[in-house]
Amino acid sequence: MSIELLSPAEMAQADRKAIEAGPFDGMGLMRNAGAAVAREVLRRHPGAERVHVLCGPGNNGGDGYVVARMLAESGVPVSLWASGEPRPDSDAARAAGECPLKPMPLAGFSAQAGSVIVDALYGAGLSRPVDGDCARAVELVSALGLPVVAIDLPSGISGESGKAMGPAFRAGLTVTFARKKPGHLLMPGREFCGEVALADIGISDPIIEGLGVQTFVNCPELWLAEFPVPGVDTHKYRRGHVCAFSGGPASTGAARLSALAAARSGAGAVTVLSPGNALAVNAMHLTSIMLRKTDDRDELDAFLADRHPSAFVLGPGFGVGEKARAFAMAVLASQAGVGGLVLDADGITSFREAPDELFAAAANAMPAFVLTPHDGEFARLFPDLAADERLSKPDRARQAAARAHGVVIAKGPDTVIAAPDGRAAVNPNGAPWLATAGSGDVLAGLVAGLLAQGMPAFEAACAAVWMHAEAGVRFGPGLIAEDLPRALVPVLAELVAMRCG
Ligand SMILES: NC(=O)C1=CN([C@@H]2O[C@H](COP(=O)(O)OP(=O)(O)OC[C@H]3O[C@@H](n4cnc5c(N)ncnc54)[C@H](OP(=O)(O)O)[C@@H]3O)[C@@H](O)[C@H]2O)[C@@H](O)CC1
Ligand SMILES: [K+]
Repeated sequence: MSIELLSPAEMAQADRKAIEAGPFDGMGLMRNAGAAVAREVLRRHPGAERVHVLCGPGNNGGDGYVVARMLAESGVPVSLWASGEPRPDSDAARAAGECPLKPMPLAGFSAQAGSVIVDALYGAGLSRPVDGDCARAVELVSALGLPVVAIDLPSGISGESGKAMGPAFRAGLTVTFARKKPGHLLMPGREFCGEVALADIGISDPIIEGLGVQTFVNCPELWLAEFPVPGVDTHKYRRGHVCAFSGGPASTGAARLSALAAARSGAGAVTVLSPGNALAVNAMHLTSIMLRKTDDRDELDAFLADRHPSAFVLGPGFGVGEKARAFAMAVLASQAGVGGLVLDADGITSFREAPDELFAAAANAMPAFVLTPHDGEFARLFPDLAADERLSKPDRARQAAARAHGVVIAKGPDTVIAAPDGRAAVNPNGAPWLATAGSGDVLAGLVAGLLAQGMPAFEAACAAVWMHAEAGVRFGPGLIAEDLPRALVPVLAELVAMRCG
């Protein structure tokens, strides 16, 4: 698998293990890294009038010296600038020694239109905000609008969290090594990196596999093996029965969007559970989806005992308050074989005063529990984690999942899915078109649909997030939530083909 996301510490460990295992020593890895970057610069910018290579004092700078040497050997006009001397006897110092160009002090950096910048100031070792000469270089390059190729990471962007630590280069291309880092996918890092190219520098797959990495790119490889494909002998209830709780007469649409998405995901049967006073409104808009009056706990319990549903969506358009809390607790307490509860929107907000009550119920529950908060909802349930600026988004979601005893889908342009066991996945294919009313209701329904078909909760959440984003990206401008269930069809068809192929 090449879907692991390595933290800077894990990457340093991979470097060490690769050096121990051979055949490359640190210098060999650095030469491979520099060669990969030089190749990309030549390929992408064949007409560059001059390449300015900006080197920092660490190994990122070391890669830069290799790039400068190789480009100069290829006949490219190169200017070399350094922010400081590499540590004596380091690989970076050796790379500088092999480079025939004499670096100029970064304090005097200037460049002209037609030039390309190679950013080798800081990579995995960024330890504080970029300032001084480096910050001035970032400003100048940005003012001139010069194309930037970043080595490993754009200087100023944290590889761990994707946060911009002060000024940062905006790269058109970032060349990274062995595996991507979380900062390549997390915002705003994803935007600062531009396209990310992955280069093999001689760190083998078994070395990465031995690291015990817990953070992944959310892509089909992560969950396809668990993706439900019905057998030929199935019947509708074996494909799972999803229920979506509807709000009152003026807010029924959200539950129907969830219901429709659950149906599209492959659930065999879907029921909207509606207050009596909203039955008529719901009935007017439902065809294949069933409808049942559910006004109170007794009616819900009767339904549970009577129909043995497999998964629930609670929250979209439901209203905040005691009824949401009671219904969520009833589903979590159910011993009737319910496979999962997806708590979204108003369902989440209803527990703002008493999140621990909810988490305690989830800890003892048979149904899998999935929470789908956007940032505001996340802060209502986990105010301390939301306020902790030191946490990356995956670490925040991981801690929330452990506390909630459920899978957390922390939504946003860089949605993160985390499980109580510490696994986290960062979604790479989010698109601005998905930021539209009702989009979250569709996502909640999709998760429930996959849970109902027996997919484990973390994998179901990851698959739903990816499919939702993929459908949105393919549809593109003009997308409204009503389009999403239909837009899922070609995505589903491809997944089923991949799964069966
Ligand atoms: N064999 C290997 O390991 C391989 C590694 N590879 C490459 O190495 C890179 C990682 O190298 P690295 O660990 O030396 O870190 P790097 O990013 O160069 O920075 C560290 C230096 O910068 C300094 N510094 C940090 N922030 C600063 C700031 N804001 N302002 C000023 N100074 C700042 C920091 O100072 P300190 O924090 O120690 O005070 C230290 O001196 C990695 O990204 C990849 O490109 C590849 O060649 C493959 C083989
Ligand atoms: K860099």
